[in-house]
Amino acid sequence: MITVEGNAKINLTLDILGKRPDGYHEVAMVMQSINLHDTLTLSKIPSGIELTLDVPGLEADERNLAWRAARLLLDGESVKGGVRIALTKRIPIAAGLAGGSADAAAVLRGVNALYELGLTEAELCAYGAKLGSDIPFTIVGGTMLATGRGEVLEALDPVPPFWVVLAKPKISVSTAWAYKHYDEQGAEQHPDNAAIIQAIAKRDRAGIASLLCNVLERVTIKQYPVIAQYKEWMMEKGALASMMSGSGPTVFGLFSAEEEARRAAAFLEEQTDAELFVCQTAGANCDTIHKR
Ligand SMILES: C[C@@](CO)(OP(=O)(O)O)[C@H](O)COP(=O)(O)OP(=O)(O)OC[C@H]1O[C@@H](n2ccc(N)nc2=O)[C@H](O)[C@@H]1O
Ligand SMILES: Nc1ncnc2c1ncn2[C@@H]1O[C@H](COP(=O)(O)OP(=O)(O)O)[C@@H](O)[C@H]1O
Repeated sequence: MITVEGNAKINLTLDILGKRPDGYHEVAMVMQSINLHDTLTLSKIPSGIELTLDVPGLEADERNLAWRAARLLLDGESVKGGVRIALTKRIPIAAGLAGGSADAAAVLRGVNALYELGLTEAELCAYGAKLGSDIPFTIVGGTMLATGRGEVLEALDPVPPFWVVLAKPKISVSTAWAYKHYDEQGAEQHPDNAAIIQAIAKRDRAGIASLLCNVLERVTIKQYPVIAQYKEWMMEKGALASMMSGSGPTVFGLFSAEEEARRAAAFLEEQTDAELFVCQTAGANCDTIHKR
């Protein structure tokens, strides 16, 4: 039996450079893992895929990214055997935190270990990219510049550690919807990725905080103005910076101290009906598989 944790992510930046012939958007984003995670327990079965889940509202069949990742890898590597997956979900769904991608990534890493397939991280990423643009990042984790449609990764220096407060309003945003509306609305301001990469290398927390920028934020805020209010509250309560993650609607705040982060989360919990999490930035995934 193998237990794998799939970490969520936040986007420190998200830029859209244009639309591609395949319908996807060319992006340039600084992605950061956080230690809010789903937990997946994998064990061998003679054949097929058995998935169990501990939350309502998510299918436990071939529509689930965890299931699809298992099928893809078992078939792709001609594995004689199947897998039972027990998924404990903590990452909110359709929240801009790549929860589904994190589950798929954990299954790819877990099946590779369970069946001793010996695939490299790059080979797992190639499988992951077939299922979703964010999956390669969730396989590798840490701090990365993601380009292409999000699947081309360049490792950056790890960020200096931050406490992260996540506020997920009771709204779900579809990624495809956000990109489509971006095409109609465009951006007022683009991130300066070169500058934030330099600030990360210098471990300059204030610099990093001042350079957060996500071109999808305006699109989602237009539809759900409450996101702007959440950002204001994060800042009032001492965040170094606050922004929407990915296509939203989750708002994150970066804090230097745990106490401040917990105070801000408690305030937002009182003021709103959002789901609140206090977590931390996380490093690369390499050693998060536990064998029993
Ligand atoms: C916006 C981001 C930022 O990290 O994250 P989320 O908000 O989903 O977490 C990602 O680009 C999301 O990646 P992911 O969720 O894996 O997207 P995919 O499954 O590959 O694509 C879903 C849909 O989003 C659109 N899409 C996605 C990625 C991209 N570079 N261009 C696109 O236009 C396409 O309409 C596609 O059909
Ligand atoms: N294991 C999974 N966890 C979450 N969502 C999943 C999963 N499998 C499939 N999905 C589908 O993927 C969509 C995007 O989910 P998610 O990855 O949580 O959001 P986001 O792309 O905003 O980060 C959901 O609407 C859901 O229907």
